Amino acid sequence: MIIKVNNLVKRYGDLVALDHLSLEVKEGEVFGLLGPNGSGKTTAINCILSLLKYDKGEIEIFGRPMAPDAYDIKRDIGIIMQNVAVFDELTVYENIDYFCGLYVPDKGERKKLVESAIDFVGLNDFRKFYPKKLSGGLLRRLNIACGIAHRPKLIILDEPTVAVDPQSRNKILEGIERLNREGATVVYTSHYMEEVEQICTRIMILDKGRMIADGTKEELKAMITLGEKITVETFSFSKENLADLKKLPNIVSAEYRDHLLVVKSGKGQNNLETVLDFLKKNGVTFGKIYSELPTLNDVFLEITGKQLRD
Ligand SMILES: Nc1ncnc2c1ncn2[C@@H]1O[C@H](COP(=O)(O)OP(=O)(O)OP(=O)(O)O)[C@@H](O)[C@H]1O
Repeated sequence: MIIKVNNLVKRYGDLVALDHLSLEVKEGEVFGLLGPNGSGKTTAINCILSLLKYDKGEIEIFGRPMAPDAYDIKRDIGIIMQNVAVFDELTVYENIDYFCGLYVPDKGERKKLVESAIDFVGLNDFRKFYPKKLSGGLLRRLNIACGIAHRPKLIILDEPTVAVDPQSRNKILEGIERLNREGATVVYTSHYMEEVEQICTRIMILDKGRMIADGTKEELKAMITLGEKITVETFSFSKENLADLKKLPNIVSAEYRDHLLVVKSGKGQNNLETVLDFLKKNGVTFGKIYSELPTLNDVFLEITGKQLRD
């Protein structure tokens, strides 16, 4: 096991930021911690890394107890936190070299690692730039290069794509997948469900410091009753139509607003057919019609009654 957290409790005064949180991250996983702002993701990461004291619980990394002075464990971890932490007076190259040098004293070996990290995040054209001259996205990439240059076994990234342009965002996500393919275990926190779905092999959903679900994206979606959301653009749908539609088999809910009929169906094969048949039989004319599978937001909504994003 790469990370094992057992019954972690963290309070800030009266606020319980982590409420008996337990989690395990296995070797080779890209483990996603997904939750809305304030759900406790950063607090969990800071406790796991012993950067923050906690009230209760046990944390092991690489099978050993984690502690603030566990330098042998920390050497094998790459940390990329939300706030970019680089030196303004050092260039891109010098920054990466500095952080890599904390773990790799040999200059020759370090040169290769720094070059490879620069290449990895695509900062070749910017190696002599000072951080102040970099855009937000490039700065994030520099932050990542500083965290991964020493080739850690475990890489922890806390919301690395917040306020990042789409090009840098894709580069970052592709990079994480590549690091994982090359052998690193990854922990990734985000409140963007699309990112977590794209790169994570297992996802834990947090709300108010508590785990509300844990599994692969397929397992999480299988936990809820919603199987399919069908949207129909129509200008003529009466209250009677809506009441009749709701009586059909496997319909979880139906709403008609602003010329859009939204039908939520349970799991099953023939939901779209059922809705189409109904529209035809009742002489309802319609424009676009499309069906969507549940998202992780639907999982969050069904379990907590709230949207993942405010
Ligand atoms: N130093 C602190 N003192 C008091 N309360 C705090 C402190 N840090 C965080 N909190 C509170 O603890 C809860 C969890 O915050 P945390 O930053 O861990 O959440 P998060 O999921 O990482 O959110 P975000 O995505 O906004 O960073 C929130 O209610 C937050 O307001």
